[in-house]
Amino acid sequence: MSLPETDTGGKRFSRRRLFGGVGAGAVAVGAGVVVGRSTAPTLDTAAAAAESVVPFRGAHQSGIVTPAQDRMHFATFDVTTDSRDELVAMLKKWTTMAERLTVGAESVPGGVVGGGQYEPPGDTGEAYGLHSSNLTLTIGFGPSLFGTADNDRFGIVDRKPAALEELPRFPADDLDPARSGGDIAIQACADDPQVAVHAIRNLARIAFGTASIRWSQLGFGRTSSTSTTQATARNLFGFKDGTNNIKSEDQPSVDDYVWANGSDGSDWMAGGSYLVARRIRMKIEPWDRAVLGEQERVIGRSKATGAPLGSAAEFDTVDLSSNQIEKNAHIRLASSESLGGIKILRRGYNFTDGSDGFGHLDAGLFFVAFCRDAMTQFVPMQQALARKDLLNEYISHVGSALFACPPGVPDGDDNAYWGSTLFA
Ligand SMILES: C=CC1=C(C)c2cc3[nH]c(cc4nc(cc5[nH]c(cc1n2)c(C)c5CCC(=O)O)C(CCC(=O)O)=C4C)c(C)c3C=C
Ligand SMILES: [Fe+2]
Repeated sequence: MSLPETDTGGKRFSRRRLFGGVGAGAVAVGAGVVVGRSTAPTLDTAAAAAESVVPFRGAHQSGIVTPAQDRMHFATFDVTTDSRDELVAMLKKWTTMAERLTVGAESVPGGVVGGGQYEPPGDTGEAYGLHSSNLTLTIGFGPSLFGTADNDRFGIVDRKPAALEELPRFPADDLDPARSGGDIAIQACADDPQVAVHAIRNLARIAFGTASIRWSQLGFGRTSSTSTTQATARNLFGFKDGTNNIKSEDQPSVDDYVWANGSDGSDWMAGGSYLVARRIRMKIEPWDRAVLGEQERVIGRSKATGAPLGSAAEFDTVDLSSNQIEKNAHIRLASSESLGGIKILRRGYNFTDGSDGFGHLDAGLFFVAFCRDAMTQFVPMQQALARKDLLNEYISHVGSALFACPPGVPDGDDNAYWGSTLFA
């Protein structure tokens, strides 16, 4: 693998290796400075450090079937240049930086203090000495990046996949344009929020003059498990969420429902996936006043165990012939059985962004799903839910976006970069 190199004698250093001799509970930052952090893992052993790196390169981008980390910082960008060369140059710089960040290196060699007293530091510094914390960085291209026949600013209008149409407006959508869309998205997931925020901040910083942040969202407490090795976490309604999700170990389902392939119509997307993001506000206060029976009736599962109503255990097969699961219960309407076999990979996070000025929490689910084709998977699923889901009384979709996430940057190919299959 082409690891990023520092400017220290051509040796390969990660941020962790640089500080590998520091004992548990403390991290050396620069000459003579030692700080402790309670929220991040400590630099105790090289083995622990190695375990916290998710490979950046591969056939597919990481951050999709990667076991969902605990935190997310998601940002979308508007491209502010009309120059294809400038856009490609930025994607190349982003790729190099992203690969460095995922191994825990500074965003540029010597970035924090190595530039000396008379330069703004090349790395903002807040992750200096922290683990990479399973950081994954996943890029996606929105429909607007591809332009139109009248304004084909990057010469890619003919390469826009049919699966990348703007999402339709669904019943009861209450979308805020300032929290929707974007030419490019970057999803940063990590087990330390500071690592995820640092990554987005530094990527945004080097995009100056080429792209600027349109909107961003912080997420905590994954609301989906994407691996059988993970326990099911709970969403802000207190229910286990992700029980019946596609799991990365289920290779046939991942191939059928997550990865696009060449025969789907866009060669450059083979090995990629489509990311749907929906900021879903949860009406916490009315929900908290609803009795337990109503809450379970809405979802169709037991709040305590996550078992389908009428069954004993969380992973029991959902029996939709049982009249214990209401006609319009969430899990009935969203099930592949009710939708002619459709499935999606869910990878969302909880959010709370303070309160709304009317005494209500601005909280909810930042819903993220990956699909092989959002038009034939997410869209019919959301259409069914938007029309009839009992959950609709308690939620409101306030942000929306769709992105085509290209395949991964292949191992050993120094010319490849984020999106190189699109701009080839
Ligand atoms: C369009 C897709 C979906 C949206 C939007 C969505 C929003 C949403 N979901 C919950 C809580 C739960 N969802 C659960 C299951 C579930 N949800 C979807 C899809 C969407 N959810 C699917 C495909 C499934 C699986 C259905 C099945 O086959 O059984 C569950 C149950 C546990 C689980 O299986 O994950 C909960 C709980 C909320 C709160 C929400 C919006 C805020
Ligand atoms: Fe759901």
